[in-house]
Formats: sequence, C-alpha cells, structure tokens
Amino acid sequence: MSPRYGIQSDDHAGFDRPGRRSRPRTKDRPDYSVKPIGRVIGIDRGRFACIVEGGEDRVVATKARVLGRKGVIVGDRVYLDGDVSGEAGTLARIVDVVERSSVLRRTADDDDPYERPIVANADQLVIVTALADPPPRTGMIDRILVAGFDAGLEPLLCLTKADLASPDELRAAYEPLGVRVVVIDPEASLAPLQAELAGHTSVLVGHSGVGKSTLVNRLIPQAERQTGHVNAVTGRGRHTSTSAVALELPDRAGWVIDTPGVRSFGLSHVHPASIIEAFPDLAEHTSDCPRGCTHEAGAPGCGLDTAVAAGAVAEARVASYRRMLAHRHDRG
Ligand SMILES: Nc1nc2c(ncn2[C@@H]2O[C@H](COP(=O)(O)OP(=O)(O)OP(=O)(O)O)[C@@H](O)[C@H]2O)c(=O)[nH]1
Ligand SMILES: [Zn+2]
Repeated sequence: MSPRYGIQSDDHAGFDRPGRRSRPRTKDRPDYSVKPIGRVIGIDRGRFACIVEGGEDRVVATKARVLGRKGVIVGDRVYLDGDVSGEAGTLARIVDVVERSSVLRRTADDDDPYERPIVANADQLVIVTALADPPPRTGMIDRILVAGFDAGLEPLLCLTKADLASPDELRAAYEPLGVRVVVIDPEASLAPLQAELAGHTSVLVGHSGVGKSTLVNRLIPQAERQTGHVNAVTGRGRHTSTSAVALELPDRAGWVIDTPGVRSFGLSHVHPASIIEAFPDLAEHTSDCPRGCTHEAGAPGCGLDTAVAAGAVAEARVASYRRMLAHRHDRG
C-alpha cells in the first residue's frame, strides 16, 4: 500500500496532530473511547446517517458542539453519544471522529482555493469510465488518478459499456502505470469486479452518464432500499444527493462509496512531488533531482531522464507517469 499523503491539511488536522492527541484529557472531557462507533454512510443538511459498527442499526446523528469546526465526511468513523437506539425520531450526537486512514479530496476547479475532503477511510479508488457515450476522457482519468495517488488509494479503472467500444486503447494507456483495469459488459458476469472489491472500501468516481448508477444497482440489488433508508433520514434521493453515499456489498463483502457524477476534478491541493511516492520504482531514481523538482517532462536535471537514458526504467512507464502529471494543469 502506498504511503498516505495529504491527511495533514484539512480542518480536522488541528485535532489529530500527535502532540495534541497525547495531551491528557481533562476531567471535563469524557472518555469517548467507550462510546459506540458509527460509520457515516450519508450526510444531508447537518444530519449524519450512521451504521453502528458490529450491527445493522442505522442511527441519525448531529454534530455535538464539542466537535467545534471539525469536519465529518462520509466514511468517517465517529463516536456516538446520546440516543443510539436508531428508533424513529431519535437523534444521536457525534462527539469525536476516529483518526482517518485516508482522505480523498478535490477542489471544485483549479481556481477554487478550498479543498473539499469528500470521502474518509477508503483504500481503493474506482474510476468509472464509459468506453463510449460519453467518450472516455483520459485527461479526466489522469486527474482522478492523481487525486487517488495523493490520497494513498489503490486505483482501479473500471471501463463500462463494453458493448459499445473496445477497451484496448485505454488498457494500453494505463497498464504501464500499474493501474488495474476491469471491463464491464452489461451482459457478462460482474465476478471480476466483485473480486477486486471484496474486502475493500472503494470510492466510485466518474463523469456523469458513464453508467455508475447502473453498476451500483447491479452490484447491490438492494441499493435503492439501502439508499431509500438513508433518504428517509436525510430527506434526499441518491440521484439528487450532493454528497457521497456508502453502501455495503451483499454478504458483507466490502463497502462501496458512491459519489455524485462529476464534470471536473480540481487538483489545486495536490503537489506533484508527492505523487512520485506512489511509484517506488520511479522514486528511487529521483534522489539526485534538483530541490523542488516536479519530475515533469522537461524538468531540468530530473533523475527520471537519467534513469530512462540508462535503461533503468521503462520509457513508457515514465511517459505515462508524466502524462498523468501534465493533466494536472488541464481545465476540468
Ligand atoms: N450501452 C450501454 N448503456 C449503458 C450501460 N450502462 C448504463 N448504460 C446507459 O447509460 C446511461 C447512464 O447510465 P447511469 O447508470 O444513469 O449513469 P450514471 O453514471 O449513474 O450517471 P449520473 O446519474 O448522471 O451520475 C443510461 O441511459 C443507461 O441505460 C452499458 O453497459 N451499456
Ligand atoms: Zn525529478
């Protein structure tokens, strides 16, 4: 698993710095570690739908005042206080957030000064792309990949609408980067995708219209019912929801976190030098790079050029890596 980057810089961070964390709790601060932990599966208008860990109970909660400005996002594990019975009309309170193992973030566009953490604690990023209708946009795939590598998530490229076009070109473009590819034919079994999802918490990201909802409904036939339950507590449908929704796969085979279709994927929060860490075979050739080297094409004195010239790494792999970095600068 690649190192996890960027966890330091959201509104949560002030609470998670080791120095502060080890501060002894005062008498006034209760010991939350004995409280039940819930997983946040949906958010709407200040209401957080949670599933209590180890059970099936869905609980609706608000943020307790003690949380201050600390953000709570889908996928977070939270300590719950108050009424956690989950009975209709009851409301629990989120009193603390368990330290996140990962945070996927995006900015609305590259001019957006505010990065938005969208999903916590995922370990896999599934980029859902149609092979046609809408046509695949490698710029968009690359930008989502960059965000995923920045967050330390393992990427999986999921190519839908295989009845309309061949996946060969996209395979050739992404396999040198080490990105796993799964092709979805509407008539064929989902077993290859299910095998990749088993045991993971996977965020699904894709452009609107790629068939992501169709796919989620095939993976989780009871998805409408699951989301229906979330909607009942949050008051909105999945399709109109502006935030992510977490759904458990049948037979407890893992979780998928469905995000709303995106038209752009801003990356102003990502520093290119952090992405190299997800590619240890390339990173080992960058120790003599000039300070602050972005390792992009044309970066003066970049060790990746020396490594290619010496035959130490495949040119195609460096080229794919640099093409991905270059797409950071695209619009949208
Ligand atoms: N030919 C073909 N069409 C598909 C396939 N999967 C989905 N579609 C169609 O593609 C369109 C979009 O599918 P959705 O599942 O709504 O796409 P989405 O990605 O959830 O889109 P948003 O809801 O806008 O985010 C619909 O008309 C589907 O019927 C497929 O495998 N092959
Ligand atoms: Zn370099």
